[in-house]
Amino acid sequence: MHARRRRPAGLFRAPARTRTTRKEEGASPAAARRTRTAQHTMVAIIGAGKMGEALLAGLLGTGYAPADVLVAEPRQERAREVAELYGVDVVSTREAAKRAETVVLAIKPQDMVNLLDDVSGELGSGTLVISVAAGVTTSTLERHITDDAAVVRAMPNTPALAGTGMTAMSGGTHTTPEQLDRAERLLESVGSVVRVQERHMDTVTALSGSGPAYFYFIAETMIEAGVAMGMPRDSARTLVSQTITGAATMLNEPGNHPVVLREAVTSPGGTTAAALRELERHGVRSAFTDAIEAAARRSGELSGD
Ligand SMILES: NC(=O)C1=CN([C@@H]2O[C@H](COP(=O)(O)OP(=O)(O)OC[C@H]3O[C@@H](n4cnc5c(N)ncnc54)[C@H](O)[C@@H]3O)[C@@H](O)[C@H]2O)C=CC1
Ligand SMILES: O=C(O)[C@@H]1CCC=N1
Repeated sequence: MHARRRRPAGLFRAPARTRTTRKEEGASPAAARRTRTAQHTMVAIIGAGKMGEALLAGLLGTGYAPADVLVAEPRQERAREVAELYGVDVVSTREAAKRAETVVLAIKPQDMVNLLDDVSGELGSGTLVISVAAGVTTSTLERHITDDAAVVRAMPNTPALAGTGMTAMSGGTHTTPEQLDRAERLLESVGSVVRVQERHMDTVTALSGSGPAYFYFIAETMIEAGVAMGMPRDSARTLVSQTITGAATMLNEPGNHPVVLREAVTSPGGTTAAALRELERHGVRSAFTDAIEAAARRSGELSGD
């Protein structure tokens, strides 16, 4: 994949379609910035960190024009980087809250209450507020906007950047079915969406929100094991990442169950059985269970309630 513009200092590489579309269409960056699409309402992303960028890149890669999206980001260097890379306008947090019909809050949970208290006066009465912050409940959002605010608590994950995200969402007390549909459509532009009861959102956060990190951790460990046994790093990386992709594809087939899939790999007296015995001996299963419970507990602590 070749970048035409400077790559951001952040972790992510935007999909090629996001970066090149405007130039390939022959539009000047300024013209592209002014041209809004007919089907999308104005979206503001407040907080252009890792998740904000993943959502921004995902939206732009799936039909949103730069003119449909405003970004608010107080770190100046980061704001410049995002404006340059994606062609979006970066404005103040209050201006973003005022101008957008849908406001996505992608700041740290610990900063949420201060931010809401700062922008609540700018939000229009019909504005839909979607928070992706871990733990922060819809009741916290409502309390710090207005009691009848339309809010959605969503938990995406970073593969949103590549359009393969997994998001779970639940609405607040006053969110209408149309507003839930609007939130779902927006989040669907960066991957799959499920609606869940809010009482499950801490578990969602521990499973799919933090989940990519667990797989990267496993990938890193497997690659290093291959390198330790003499395999060139690039080859080990290719083997491991395609194995994860292949396993995910199999798991996604309807009717396939992880236990059955694992048994199919485990030949009697063979290599997989030897490996799995070591994983069980080291308590990897209970380590994962404890880790996921810890993540859910931490999400609960960040509620703001
Ligand atoms: N990183 C991930 O995989 C996921 C993160 N989340 C949630 O997304 C939120 C952001 O997380 P990250 O992107 O990882 O953190 P981050 O620290 O990379 O990004 C937060 C961004 O918000 C900006 N910010 C702070 N105050 C602001 C304000 N008043 N107005 C506008 N921008 C402001 C910061 O400068 C920073 O760029 C968190 O609430 C997290 O729980 C949710 C799902 C997955
Ligand atoms: O680590 C975190 O708190 C965020 C929420 C889910 C993934 N990253």
